Amino acid sequence: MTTAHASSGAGSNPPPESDTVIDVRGLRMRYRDHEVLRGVDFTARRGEVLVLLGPNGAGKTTTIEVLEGFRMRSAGDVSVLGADPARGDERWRARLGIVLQSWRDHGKWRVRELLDHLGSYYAPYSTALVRRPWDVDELIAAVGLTAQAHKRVGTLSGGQRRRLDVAVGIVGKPETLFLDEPTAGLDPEARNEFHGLVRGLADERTTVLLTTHDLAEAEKLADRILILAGGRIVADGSAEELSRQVSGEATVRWTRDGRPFERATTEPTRFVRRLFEEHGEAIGGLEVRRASLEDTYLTMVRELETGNGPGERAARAFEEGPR
Ligand SMILES: Nc1ncnc2c1ncn2[C@@H]1O[C@H](COP(=O)(O)OP(=O)(O)OP(=O)(O)O)[C@@H](O)[C@H]1O
Repeated sequence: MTTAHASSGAGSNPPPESDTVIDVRGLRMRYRDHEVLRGVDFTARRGEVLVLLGPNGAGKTTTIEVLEGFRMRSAGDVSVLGADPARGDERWRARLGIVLQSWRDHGKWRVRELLDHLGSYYAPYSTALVRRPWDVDELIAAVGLTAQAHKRVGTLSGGQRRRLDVAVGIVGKPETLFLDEPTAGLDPEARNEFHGLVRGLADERTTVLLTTHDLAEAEKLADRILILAGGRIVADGSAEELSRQVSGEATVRWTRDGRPFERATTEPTRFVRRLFEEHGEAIGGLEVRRASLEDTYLTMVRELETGNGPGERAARAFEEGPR
């Protein structure tokens, strides 16, 4: 195994000028003869929200576990908050927040007691900039568990349990937060509140890396979307950038004199300008639509699986292009 930033030492702070919080290069992971990750590359900056998408079994959890220091990689250079996760010490770990895919423990504890107890571990890692842990009642309110604060963990519903998982993940005011399918089982209101919570954390410069299978959620939350397929990151960008990679065309729809029209164009802005120059006020119901993230994702993954088509070409172009 090679290591990045070997001289920086586990638990050390990244250099002050460095805005890169996660740096992954050539990450490989093999389980016996099954090579799951075949050279994963990406970076994340402070305060960015990255959403990792990919089919079941693509290696998202594996990637996150390597970054958390829970799993030893087979090869590659990985740095999180300036340290190699394989050697991260307690001080380094205190700066991370982790929400695992499933976590079933502490059933007899009451919600507030548990968070208060777990939070106490972080107090020695308080700094002038980051006061740790999070105030327990504020935290409970932020995840929407005030009414359940004195209930036993074992009696919570699935969604309430997931909210608690998130609270456990952030009680130490992490600088980097890893969430593996955090919204699985949450109702739409809880999901929406969770999105607000993540954006709030990012506004306070927390870097967030999360996995989900909910593409609408990815589009809403992500500063950048990463698609992991075939053991590599095959796309990295905003939902709009990804959509452009798969199809350069947008669909423009409008009505004129009550009649509907539709046109596919690579230059929607110029086309719409011309439309108004020619027909002015007669144009109604204007709509410009690029491929949705769902269209883009399905096209990319399908074409990668079959090994042809523009999605495959886009992925290759991405791999070959400048980072
Ligand atoms: N401890 C392990 N030993 C052997 N194989 C494993 C182990 N953990 C994961 N795998 C295999 O590695 C592959 C990637 O698994 P991983 O859980 O990382 O995928 P994922 O993208 O998170 O999937 P999902 O979307 O279903 O959660 C799968 O084929 C899985 O069976």
